[in-house]
Amino acid sequence: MYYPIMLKIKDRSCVVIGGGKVALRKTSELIKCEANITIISPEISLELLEKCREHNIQYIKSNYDKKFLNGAVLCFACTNDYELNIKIAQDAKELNIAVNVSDNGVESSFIVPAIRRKGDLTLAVTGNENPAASRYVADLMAEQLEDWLLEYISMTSDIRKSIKEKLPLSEIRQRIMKELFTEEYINTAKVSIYDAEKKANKLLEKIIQKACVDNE
Ligand SMILES: C[C@@]1(CC(=O)O)c2cc3[nH]c(cc4nc(cc5[nH]c(cc(n2)[C@H]1CCC(=O)O)[C@@](C)(CC(=O)O)[C@@H]5CCC(=O)O)C(CC(=O)O)=C4CCC(=O)O)c(CCC(=O)O)c3CC(=O)O
Ligand SMILES: NC(=O)C1=CN([C@@H]2O[C@H](COP(=O)(O)OP(=O)(O)OC[C@H]3O[C@@H](n4cnc5c(N)ncnc54)[C@H](O)[C@@H]3O)[C@@H](O)[C@H]2O)C=CC1
Repeated sequence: MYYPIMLKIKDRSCVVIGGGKVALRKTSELIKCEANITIISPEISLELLEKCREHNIQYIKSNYDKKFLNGAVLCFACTNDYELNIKIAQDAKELNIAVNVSDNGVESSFIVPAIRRKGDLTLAVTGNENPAASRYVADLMAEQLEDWLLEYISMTSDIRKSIKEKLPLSEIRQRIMKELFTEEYINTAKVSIYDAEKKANKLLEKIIQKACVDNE
């Protein structure tokens, strides 16, 4: 069983070994997360080279060597050499670096799920080492996320931020946030975000007023 987490890797050193199709896919997600990326490969695809130029990625035209892993937090073994990928995994583990091996789930310390980003949401799906299933389900779920729901989520995130500053009592904040995700609010948002926002503001006023009265 895998333990799913969302990593913050902005400005952290991530090393991708290999310069082919799989390296391109892994690198593309790392770029979105603003990681500090280094690619090690004797050859590199044009598309990946283009990304290196666009995104200030360090490309080292070389065969793999353990020294390239120094200081990395994540490492991706994406070469087309099965034995080498296992060696990279062993080196990384010795250095306490989390490693993903693109042709070997067993040697990996983490696997990469199918990722879809929509609005404030990030979906990550794994089919237990069945990537075609992961891709299918991730697409299916992403399609369900309609614009009105994404807008509503963004609005409620703003509300959550503002009440975190204004309301010291966590139980009251919890009550508000739970209420905003009941059928009643969701159904209103589906018809009109404007009405949902008005309704949410009324709820906030009511609860904040009551909290003030109770405090007196
Ligand atoms: C274990 C894992 C390790 C890892 O983390 O890389 C792994 C391993 C392997 N993949 C293989 C093949 C393919 N992988 C894809 C695609 C994706 N693979 C991804 C993840 C993972 N792949 C991890 C498991 C995660 C999970 O199951 O949830 C995705 C989700 C994420 C990403 O890679 O970015 C991305 C979809 C991206 C998206 O749509 O979002 C396709 C389809 C395609 O390329 O079009 C094929 C060809 C079809 C097929 O074989 O199914 C092979 C055999 C290689 C060979 O035969 O040579 C192995 C090795 C093995 O199985 O032992
Ligand atoms: N996890 C996944 O999503 C998938 C994994 N795979 C597996 O991933 C691996 C890579 O696949 P592709 O990117 O399609 O292969 P590819 O052939 O496009 O790229 C392989 C890259 O590895 C580089 N390489 C070879 N020897 C090297 C060395 N000594 N040091 C550094 N780099 C070296 C090559 O120069 C090339 O850039 C394969 O083993 C394949 O079976 C394939 C499809 C999907």
